[in-house]
Amino acid sequence: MLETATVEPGTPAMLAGFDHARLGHDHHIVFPDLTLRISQGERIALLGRSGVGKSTLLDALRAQLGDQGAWCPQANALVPVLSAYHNIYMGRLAHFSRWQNLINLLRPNRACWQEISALAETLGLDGLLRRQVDQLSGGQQQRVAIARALYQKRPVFIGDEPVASVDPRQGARLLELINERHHTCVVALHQRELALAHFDRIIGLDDGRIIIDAPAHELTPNDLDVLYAPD
Ligand SMILES: Nc1ncnc2c1ncn2[C@@H]1O[C@H](COP(=O)(O)OP(=O)(O)OP(=O)(O)O)[C@@H](O)[C@H]1O
Repeated sequence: MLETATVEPGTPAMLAGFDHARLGHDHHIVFPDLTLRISQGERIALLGRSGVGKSTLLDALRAQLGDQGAWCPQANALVPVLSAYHNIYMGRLAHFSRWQNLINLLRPNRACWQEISALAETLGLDGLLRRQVDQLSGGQQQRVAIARALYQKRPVFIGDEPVASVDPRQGARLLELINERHHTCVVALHQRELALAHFDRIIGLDDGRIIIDAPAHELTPNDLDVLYAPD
């Protein structure tokens, strides 16, 4: 359900939103009454305990955004028996013909290889493109998943814990890279310091509700403790 509020002149265009929406899975309602508006140019970090509904909300956003959204799922969504190159290439499968995709599977297209090599280099994956993904470390697999989303070249980056398996310094570098290439991002994270440092707006979820929705510069890590308090 999309909110149809009047947009004030000078207000960034709304990209996606929910107006008293019910979100969940089959018989399991995760958000019984969710109202949220996301505008162009926002960089949003979604925080909250495991199982609180971050992926559920990202899925609903993806459905609204369609081919505007570059999707970076958790690293285990890669195809393990294919090479890093082919997993990244899959980000743009729909852009090429079936015939081109088939040929590329056997013999990588030179232009695609060059573009993906350059992208892989910025992500510290040089030399690993031919390696099967299940022979990469967890952090390397995560960078392949990010590369695949960046290769989609879509306006909005939607990431489900894209830096969960890397150290904080590398996480910061990867988030910078994502921000450089995407004006608008919505990313689920567990690292609150990274959220405060790299995003403009923090949305904190708990118990089927948004309990924090504030500019990052107004919050401290302690303000986010409430999201992780034991039951
Ligand atoms: N396919 C599904 N069918 C039914 N319930 C589901 C399904 N996927 C998730 N859930 C439930 O919905 C709730 C929210 O799950 P979700 O995956 O959105 O949480 P999350 O915050 O992304 O968790 P995590 O940080 O562990 O990835 C959980 O209670 C989960 O068990």
